[in-house]
Amino acid sequence: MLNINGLKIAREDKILAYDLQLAEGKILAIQGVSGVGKSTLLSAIAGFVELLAGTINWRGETLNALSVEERPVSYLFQDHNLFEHLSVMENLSLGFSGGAPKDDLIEAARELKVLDQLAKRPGELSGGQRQRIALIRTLLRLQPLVLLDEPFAELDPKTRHLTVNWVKKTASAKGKTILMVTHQAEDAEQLADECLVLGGI
Ligand SMILES: Nc1ncnc2c1ncn2[C@@H]1O[C@H](COP(=O)(O)OP(=O)(O)OP(=O)(O)O)[C@@H](O)[C@H]1O
Repeated sequence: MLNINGLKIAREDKILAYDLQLAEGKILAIQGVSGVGKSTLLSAIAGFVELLAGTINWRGETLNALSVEERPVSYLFQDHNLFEHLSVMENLSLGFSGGAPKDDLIEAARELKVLDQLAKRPGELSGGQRQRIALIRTLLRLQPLVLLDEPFAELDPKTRHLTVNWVKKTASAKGKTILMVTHQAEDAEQLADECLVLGGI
């Protein structure tokens, strides 16, 4: 269970407040107008944001005092966080303690139609290809709690459908708990078990 209780964060002239519970293995879609604080919530769970109040609990233990590296979190940022000086395959292999699961990474790249891109640099890829590479790395890391910020924003409808189905299948096979920011009601409907609309509907 992820349990966020009385969380308060100061942003510019306002205070953002969050309360939510999400059972393990579930997928939550987070929606709401631009600037309402969707990305801030993910950043706070990942440990990048100073909290005014509240607790973030995972499996009954508070994450508040843990550093970013210590948290059980794999985070896909809006800008894909790929390193330009590394090949796509090297980027995929980052962040796996105990060695990257090369076969799984390659199988995922094949399923998401980016197998031909692995020897290139991220800068040589299209936005949608970069997005799929970052998504593969984020989902296949060992951390159980996965945070996705607009993971399908740059994909055409057909690729989006393929990728949404891959996330659904992979999350279920690996028992991931996912919080996903999306502006697309369709993604929420296809993928999410629950939906949280920040700032009201
Ligand atoms: N690093 C930061 N420092 C201070 N204020 C910030 C920071 N990042 C975002 N903000 C502000 O916090 C508020 C929430 O921003 P956030 O990015 O969480 O919104 P969002 O709902 O994800 O928006 P979008 O849909 O446009 O991505 C906004 O008013 C924004 O200007």
